[in-house]
Amino acid sequence: MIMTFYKYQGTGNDFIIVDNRLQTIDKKNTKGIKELCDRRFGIGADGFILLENDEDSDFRMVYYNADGNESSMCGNGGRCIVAFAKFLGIIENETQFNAIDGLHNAKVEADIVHLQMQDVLNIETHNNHQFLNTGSPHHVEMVSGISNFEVNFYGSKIRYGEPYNEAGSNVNFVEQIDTNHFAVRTYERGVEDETLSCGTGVTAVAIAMHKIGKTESKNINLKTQGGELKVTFNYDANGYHNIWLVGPAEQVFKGNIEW
Ligand SMILES: N[C@@H](CCC[C@H](N)C(=O)O)C(=O)O
Repeated sequence: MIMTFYKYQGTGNDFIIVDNRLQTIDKKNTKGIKELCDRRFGIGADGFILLENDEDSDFRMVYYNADGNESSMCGNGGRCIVAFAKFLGIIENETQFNAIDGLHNAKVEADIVHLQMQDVLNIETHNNHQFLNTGSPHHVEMVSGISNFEVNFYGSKIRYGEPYNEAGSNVNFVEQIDTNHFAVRTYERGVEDETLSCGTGVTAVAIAMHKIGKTESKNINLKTQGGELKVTFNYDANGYHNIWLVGPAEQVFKGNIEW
């Protein structure tokens, strides 16, 4: 079968996106999805995303990591699929769509996509790290000298170590730049590598930094290897609500591939 695909990127986190409203894609083809994401033998991407019809909202997002397995929520992928839905004419500038972690509101302003994330009510604070779920699980750890930090070495050790083990966690290393500005580098589970940016990761970092008192701001800028993102939220005794991840999403190219 010839499959038409679109390549998108959001702050350098890149995805192959396919319109699967006609249900033509074999969703159990783990090996095939992994091959498509391979940067030498395939198209190359951090993840593979299907846009499907949904009974309760404008569309459904189905997300696979580069290893070919379906995974939990992808924030940058969520921003990219909103731009794709607008490109296809499914939505105008505002939408509500379904993903594995539930309904998400989003809006588009030029090339900037605002994506509402699920509320975060539980944050584990440990001596040198925090753990929280922003749609995907995230370990957050502050480091010094982040630009020279060995993200893959330490990230993979933490991701496969106790208490995460095989199921794993994404691992974010953070350094404060200013009162409300943090540099972040992320080792992503399922890609098993550092990616240039992680949307659920920077969301976790913003909330964790507020929770441990590194910032009082509820409007936080995150510098990733692939560009700048913003996270805003409200906070009360129960936790973090009305969380928005904001940043660019761009279509890079379109192609056809035998699959
Ligand atoms: N790149 C994503 C996160 C994708 C999911 C993650 N790799 C996992 O399996 O937990 C993002 O932008 O949030």
